[in-house]
Amino acid sequence: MNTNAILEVRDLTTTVLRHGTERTVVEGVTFSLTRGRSLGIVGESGAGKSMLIRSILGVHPPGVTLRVTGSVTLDGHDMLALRGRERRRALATSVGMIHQDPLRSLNPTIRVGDQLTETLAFAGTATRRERSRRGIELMRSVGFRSAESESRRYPHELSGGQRQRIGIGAAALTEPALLIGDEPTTALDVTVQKRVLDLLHDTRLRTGSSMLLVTHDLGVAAERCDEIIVMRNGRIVEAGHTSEVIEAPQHPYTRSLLDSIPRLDGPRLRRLRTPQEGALS
Ligand SMILES: Nc1ncnc2c1ncn2[C@@H]1O[C@H](COP(=O)(O)OP(=O)(O)OP(=O)(O)O)[C@@H](O)[C@H]1O
Repeated sequence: MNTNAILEVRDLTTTVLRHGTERTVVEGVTFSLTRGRSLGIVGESGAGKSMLIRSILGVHPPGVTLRVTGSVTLDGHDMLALRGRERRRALATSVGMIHQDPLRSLNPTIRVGDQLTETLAFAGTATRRERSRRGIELMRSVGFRSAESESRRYPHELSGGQRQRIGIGAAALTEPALLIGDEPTTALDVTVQKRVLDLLHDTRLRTGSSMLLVTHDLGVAAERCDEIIVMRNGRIVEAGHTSEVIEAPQHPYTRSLLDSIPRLDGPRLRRLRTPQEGALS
């Protein structure tokens, strides 16, 4: 047992129950994430990454019942035992979630600055005036130079990259112990992707949060995470420190993912840089 774990998942198995049928989508998944560290969950579409995150958080897809067994300890909470309000409270204090497209989690009819301050109101951490000041300050901290005027825009008036900046700012607002990025840059151009990942890294340094980064892109996980697990068909096929997984992949599936990382400089580099080597700077 990892006594300094922010997240400990043991033998997690998730079965989708639907129209009288059962289908196992996550099987026997075990891993732990040490406080302050980052873990990439990598795998192709359908590997079970989203179902794993849903199972950890206890957030089931609409119209679908999930049977989740095993154990999940998140920031000291026994997540599979928590229900309703208790679970929502645990999530609100311990987890900041960044979705692929924050438009889905932003209210289209509310100005972005107000949405950020709403989150603060929900967390009950500040007066209205203080919230407004912090909202603008926060927009500045995630790269909005004209934060005062930009805070009055609606979500659809922002670019994908700007919206993701708001998404990161909102997720980090209460300085949660764990930030979870579910394909946070998949919808973005490569240059914007880099800036958003840099911001995520800086935010993590500022808040001291640990990070789970879900991505189909092994290259992104290799550059941004301390550790990696590779999933296929609901199971973990490879897990380890980033340098081990990249330099000496044990599973043929990991090798095929490595080989498919596009390179501008011809043949695949012998190895990718790891965070410890300054790839994040
Ligand atoms: N709402 C749902 N109802 C029933 N089965 C689902 C549902 N969502 C996903 N599944 C199934 O669960 C399995 C794992 O899917 P999951 O969405 O977790 O994969 P993923 O790795 O997150 O893929 P992607 O990157 O495409 O999101 C797949 O076989 C998928 O068909």
